[in-house]
Amino acid sequence: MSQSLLLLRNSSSLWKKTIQKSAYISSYINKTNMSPSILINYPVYNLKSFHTGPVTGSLKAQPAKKVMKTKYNFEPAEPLAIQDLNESVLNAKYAVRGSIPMRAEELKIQLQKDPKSLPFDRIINANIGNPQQLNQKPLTFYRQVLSLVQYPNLLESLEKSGSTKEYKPDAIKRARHLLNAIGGSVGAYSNSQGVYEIRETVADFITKRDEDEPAYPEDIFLTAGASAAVNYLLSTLSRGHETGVLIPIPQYPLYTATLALNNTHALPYYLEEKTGWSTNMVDIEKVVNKAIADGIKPSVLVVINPGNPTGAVLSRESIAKIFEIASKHGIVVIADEVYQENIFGDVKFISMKKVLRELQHNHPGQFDDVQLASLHSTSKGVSGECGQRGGYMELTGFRPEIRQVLLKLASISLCPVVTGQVLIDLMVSPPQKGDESYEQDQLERSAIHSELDKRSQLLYKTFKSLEGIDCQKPQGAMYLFPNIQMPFKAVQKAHHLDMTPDEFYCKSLLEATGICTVPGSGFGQVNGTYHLRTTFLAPGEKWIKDWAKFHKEFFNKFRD
Ligand SMILES: Cc1ncc(COP(=O)(O)O)c(C=O)c1O
Repeated sequence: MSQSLLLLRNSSSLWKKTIQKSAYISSYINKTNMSPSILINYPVYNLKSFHTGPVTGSLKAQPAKKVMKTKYNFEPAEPLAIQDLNESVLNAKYAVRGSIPMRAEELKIQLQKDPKSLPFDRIINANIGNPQQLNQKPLTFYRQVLSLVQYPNLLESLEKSGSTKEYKPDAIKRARHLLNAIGGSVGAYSNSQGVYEIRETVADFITKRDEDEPAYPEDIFLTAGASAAVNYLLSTLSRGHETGVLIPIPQYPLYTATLALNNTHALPYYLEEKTGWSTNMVDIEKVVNKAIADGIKPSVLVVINPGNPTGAVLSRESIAKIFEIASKHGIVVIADEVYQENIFGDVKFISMKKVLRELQHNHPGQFDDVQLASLHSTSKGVSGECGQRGGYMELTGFRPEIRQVLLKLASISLCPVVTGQVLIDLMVSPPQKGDESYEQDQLERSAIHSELDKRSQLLYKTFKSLEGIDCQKPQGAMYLFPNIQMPFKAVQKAHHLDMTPDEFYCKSLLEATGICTVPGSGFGQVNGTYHLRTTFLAPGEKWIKDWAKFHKEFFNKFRD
């Protein structure tokens, strides 16, 4: 007879009880007054081992005398140790939520308990591109449509009663269209590649964006944010130590972390800081050739455009050069274009897909076999809907059997979040001229965009005015990546504290001002240089002044 072990723990004591039959469990529940809800997730017939956390609410463990006792004569095994875990998971690093943000969380709790205990009254999370955490308002049209697809009863009653101040007719029509396309409920799984009609909307958007270079719904995979797409692509294209993936340095650490998870080499190519973090093709060729000489197949080249953390935007010529290398060596290109809407001044974003099509037109045969995966997301731009996990990838030039493998991988996760898919539809097809919501939507979009533009300039100018900081002019994305020429005494102090100098600066900044940033070492930087990444999403200007004051004091303290 199979025996099941039930462990009940409360704050004062621990009982181990043996349960021999499922029927026994019900009688046990009755006899002990134990809340059955605790067992809901553990079907009785499956119950092999069951362990609760501290007992809360109505669950009261009863005296041991009511339970059958069995004597066991084995030594209980110890719980897992860290070395029992998957080494690849242990090796993965993700600085955006690393030691400085963790310290910021501790300080946040301290402030809640004792608001006067620190020299500031709030934490400013400049460590992550998470606009709505920093009070960016969601776009009204998005939330109107989302609320209606979430609650079809409201949609039906609005369809009967007509539009209201809150819901304009185009929001109602759009919600009905999407709900029909989805099949009636956002609570149901969709197709693993994403709802076909939404993929059609995405394809139309790409076609327009790329000046009539056609895109097709069959090439679009809707994903749970761009991160899921990166995951699918790198898991599929990595063959362990046989393969390498070219990544820009500095880079968004999702890439190095995913490569670590897949046990695959990261092949860094360095962006050139002094030329505005430009991409150096000679360096890329060298990295490719060295990898081949070392017996590593360079299988993928990652391009982040606009760059995170650099904010640099690639020119058409640079993109063309990247495809030259990709075509010559059969390297898949991942174009991470999640910041394509975050462009400042007179800079223009050109998609990699568009340049690839131009090359294919102009040089028949030379670029036909280039494989490109382009990514986009609802997390950035003026949408800022990071928590809703909307994204897509467009595949160009992949053989059908490879797309099938990617589809299989996507289907293991069943489907991308359906409300995230709805948001993708809204992002790529916002209200148009003549639609009732158009004007308000445009006002909201341009307010967010110009506010970000203004603040990026203010932060940039502040950095440029400070001793020992150099910073490239922001062209796009949501970040600045200033170079801090750390005074020697500060470097020594950091080493004494067993920190990297950039980590020491970020920690000192956090503890003096509440501004949470990420040390450049989390993104990669040339040895001996020190950077940090900050977003310019936090509203207001006071935090920028606080930073300048901190920086002057830091340099006064450690100046050589
Ligand atoms: C360059 C880049 N790619 C991908 C992502 C992940 O975006 P998502 O929220 O869509 O997964 C981010 C997030 O900050 C990013 O900066």
